[in-house]
Amino acid sequence: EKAQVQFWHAMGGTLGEITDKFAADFNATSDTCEINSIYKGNYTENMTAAIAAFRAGQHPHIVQVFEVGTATMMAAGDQGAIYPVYKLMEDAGIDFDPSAYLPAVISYYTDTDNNLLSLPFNSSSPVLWYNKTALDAAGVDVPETWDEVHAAAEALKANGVEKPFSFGWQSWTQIENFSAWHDMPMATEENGFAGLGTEFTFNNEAVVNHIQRIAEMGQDGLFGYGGRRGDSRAQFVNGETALWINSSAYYGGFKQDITDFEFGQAMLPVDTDLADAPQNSIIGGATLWVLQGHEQPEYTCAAEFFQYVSEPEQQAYWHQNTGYVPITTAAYELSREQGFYEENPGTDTAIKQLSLNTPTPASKGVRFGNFVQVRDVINEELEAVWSGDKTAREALDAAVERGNALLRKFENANS
Ligand SMILES: O=P(O)(O)OC[C@H](O)CO
Repeated sequence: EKAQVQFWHAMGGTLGEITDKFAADFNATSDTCEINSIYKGNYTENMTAAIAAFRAGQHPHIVQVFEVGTATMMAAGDQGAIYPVYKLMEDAGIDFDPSAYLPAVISYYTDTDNNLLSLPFNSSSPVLWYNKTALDAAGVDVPETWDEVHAAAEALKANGVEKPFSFGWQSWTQIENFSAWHDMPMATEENGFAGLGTEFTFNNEAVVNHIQRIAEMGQDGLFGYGGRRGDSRAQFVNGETALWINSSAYYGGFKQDITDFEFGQAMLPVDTDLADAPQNSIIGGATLWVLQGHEQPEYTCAAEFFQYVSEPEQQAYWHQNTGYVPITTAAYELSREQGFYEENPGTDTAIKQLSLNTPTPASKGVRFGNFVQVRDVINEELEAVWSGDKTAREALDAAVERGNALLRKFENANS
């Protein structure tokens, strides 16, 4: 009988189809092992389900966790709940070379000894999605600065585009990446990488001004808020919105769903009051964590599956069909050799942004305890700005205060 491995993921639509295909293709190559790929809802739902299942002793072997949950999973690892990936591979006798992975990706998921804890699978970065047809009709170029975003939104509005500008995952795109892109920390202690004592500082003038500018665009009908995750995707697909900042991983779905206009992706806009040129963006998406408490043959199976999905062929396929970045240098090279970027201009935007400059302490990423809850707080406070109930200053001060309380709670529980 084959070793059975449960793999809980949060990939819906096109992404889910490819994830399930990987499991099926891998299963077809193995006489000893079977991966059961199961969709468990969005990132938060999947993570919550896995934690509840762990408490009940009914947990899967592999769980996909978004980057926001990294500190929480690491803390769970300190309590013995996690089987670190470097150890999993070692115990399964699989030669695993972390240097094959892109530094911008892997540095997010290593411990202080540089050991890889979870497997990078779907890493993304936010990009500026644009409706080329609508921009051409309004007579404007793809904006490169925030002033140009504003001007383009005005031109689009005048040309009948209802909510010219929008975005999703607002903490990730408008605070975390906005800060990294301009080489500004959003918290002390190297954005949490250097210690649990980290405190948020994203109520600084630069971020306050940025959020206030978007609020004013909203009042002028230039920005239309559409929800916390990917909810505003529909606005872009149906043409109501022509400039949309969200994950590079919308590419696969857009290719299928957008038929009546030309779309593209470009680098995130720069705030020229803060920097002449961008620093680098930071990743999002998710990694695969392995949970303790199962049998060795099943773990060997999980390790073989990890090896399989990391191979250049699978990685290049995943990257080219989803918009997630290639997580290994070999997959990036393969995509280049295959002529993918030449044939599909803009599809290397996320990876170029991530590797634009050597990451600094302010731009290498963020690692915060209780960050799933902190993201909810930030969402609530920003929504109060978009609805006109709070100024950017009031909302960001409140978000920092409430966020810091959650950080202290995490620090106390884990030190
Ligand atoms: O849509 P994804 O998978 O790129 O994830 C976006 C954000 O990073 C989630 O926190």
